[in-house]
Amino acid sequence: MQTEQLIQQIRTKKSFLCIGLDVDIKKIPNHLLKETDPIFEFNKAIIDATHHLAVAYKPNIAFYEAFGIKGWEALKKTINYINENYPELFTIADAKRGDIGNTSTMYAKAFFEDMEFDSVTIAPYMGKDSVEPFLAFKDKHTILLALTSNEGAFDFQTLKVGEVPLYQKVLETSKSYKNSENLMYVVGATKAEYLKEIRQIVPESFLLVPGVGAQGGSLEDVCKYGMTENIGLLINSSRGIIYASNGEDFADKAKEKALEMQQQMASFL
Ligand SMILES: O=C(O)c1cc(=O)[nH]c(=O)n1[C@@H]1O[C@H](COP(=O)(O)O)[C@@H](O)[C@H]1O
Repeated sequence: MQTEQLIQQIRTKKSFLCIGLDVDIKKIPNHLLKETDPIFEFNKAIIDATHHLAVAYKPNIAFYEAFGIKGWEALKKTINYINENYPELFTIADAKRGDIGNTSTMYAKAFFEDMEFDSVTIAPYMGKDSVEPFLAFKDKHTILLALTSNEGAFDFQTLKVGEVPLYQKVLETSKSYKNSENLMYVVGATKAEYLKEIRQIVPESFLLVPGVGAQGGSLEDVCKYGMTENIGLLINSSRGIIYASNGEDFADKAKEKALEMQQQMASFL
């Protein structure tokens, strides 16, 4: 998907909500467990109930890998369901990959060609030749971890490398990568106070911002410091939406939570 299509969708829906499909079999409603593929049935119900309020969906691959072949099948069925029924939606494989060049090419093929995701999250630690194989795919997006939402972000990401913190070096250096126009960045909502500086380095890039809701980040602060003329934000919520209820009404309750967030977002547009 081209970035312009994502921006158009955001303007039409007045939403820049990304719903995280971090599906834990222990947390999904009991009545779904009798289905052949409970994870897929859960995702399908959530997507059908919320697709008009969100612009992106982000399955976190760990939650599918943990179930082996069954998990991968549920993931494949979920991405196919979105692509066939709601092709306007932007899809993110939250896989946090990155390796030597030929291995990264295989990861890119897995998520862009076989799974047909629009984007994938990538760790920048191994540098240029680990990231560029993902950037080589036309109309696909590579979402580089810049400043993450967790406490451990302070272990390395904020340490100074020369004059600047490492996360700023990641942002600056990645701009020189081949096909860098296909880059987006992860910045945790819990680090909203860093967004002013981040926007000085990447004024236009889209930022995937997880960490509102369960992790305590503020949607208002993220919008205040991170929004650009073309919005430039995808704000993710996973647990706060998909586990709003674990009863038969789970999809309706997820819709209510998504609507609350969409309405809040609309007030910033
Ligand atoms: O790359 C991510 O999506 C990510 C980066 C980050 O810095 N923090 C973070 O929480 N995430 C992911 O975003 C989701 C957050 O989930 P909730 O806290 O339940 O909304 C999880 O899938 C995390 O793996």
